[in-house]
Amino acid sequence: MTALRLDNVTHTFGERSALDRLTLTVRPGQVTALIGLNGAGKTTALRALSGRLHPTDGEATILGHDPADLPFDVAARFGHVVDTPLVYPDLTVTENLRCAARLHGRSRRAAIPAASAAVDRMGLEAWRHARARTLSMGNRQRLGIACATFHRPSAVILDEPTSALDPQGVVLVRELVRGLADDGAAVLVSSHHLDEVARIADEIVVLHAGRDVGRLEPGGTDLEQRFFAMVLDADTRAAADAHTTTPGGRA
Ligand SMILES: Nc1ncnc2c1ncn2[C@@H]1O[C@H](COP(=O)(O)OP(=O)(O)OP(=O)(O)O)[C@@H](O)[C@H]1O
Repeated sequence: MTALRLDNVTHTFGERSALDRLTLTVRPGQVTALIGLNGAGKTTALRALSGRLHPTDGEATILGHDPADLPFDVAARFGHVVDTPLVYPDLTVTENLRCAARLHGRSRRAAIPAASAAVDRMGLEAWRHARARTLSMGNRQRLGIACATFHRPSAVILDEPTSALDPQGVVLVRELVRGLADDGAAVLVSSHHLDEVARIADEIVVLHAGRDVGRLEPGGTDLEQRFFAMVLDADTRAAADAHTTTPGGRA
């Protein structure tokens, strides 16, 4: 069963193509990483898959449903952080986590220890009474990820989950992501950090200029070199295609 799926998804912003016929599937228990240069289309793909953007063409599904119209019981099995962490700025760290617990069906009494455990799990002990709006970017990112994954969802989308994190936060998120997948979740993450994704991903999809240009073997060596070779090859092929389709460009 495919838990997360993009099927031939294309998206354009005016004249600008952001995604070009992208097809991607993530199965339960699998971590897939989307990597690519700035502007490659990673966030657009994750926004299309999380229902935050309606693609120009193609189809996205979460656990078999349209992301923009998830039935309640399916939405309850989905967690995501795309664009900005979804936290209430005027609530404290603990209050945000209790809120997440309550939204996912915990009783008022059960939410208290559950939130406290999440604070410890994400290394937020020193900030448990701080309002979310006063947190550093990295701590807000930790809190957003904790809230989005509080309910151990079956399908998870995280856009650059370690972008603002210190080395301790990177390790915490790595363990969280692997733990979710080991419990059977399908996880899709985007990142620029090849070494980091190599540690957590089962599959690495290289996106370039909105297109899937290949896969990198997470266990392989010279990941960076292979990434750049793939990108260069895609550019060379695109330039050759443009040459043959331009009037007067044919040999
Ligand atoms: N709201 C928007 N309006 C117009 N163009 C956009 C918009 N959002 C993204 N784009 C364009 O779509 C393309 C893909 O952007 P996207 O944000 O998906 O890339 P990305 O791979 O996530 O980049 P980064 O690594 O820098 O976050 C880029 O050319 C970008 O300029």
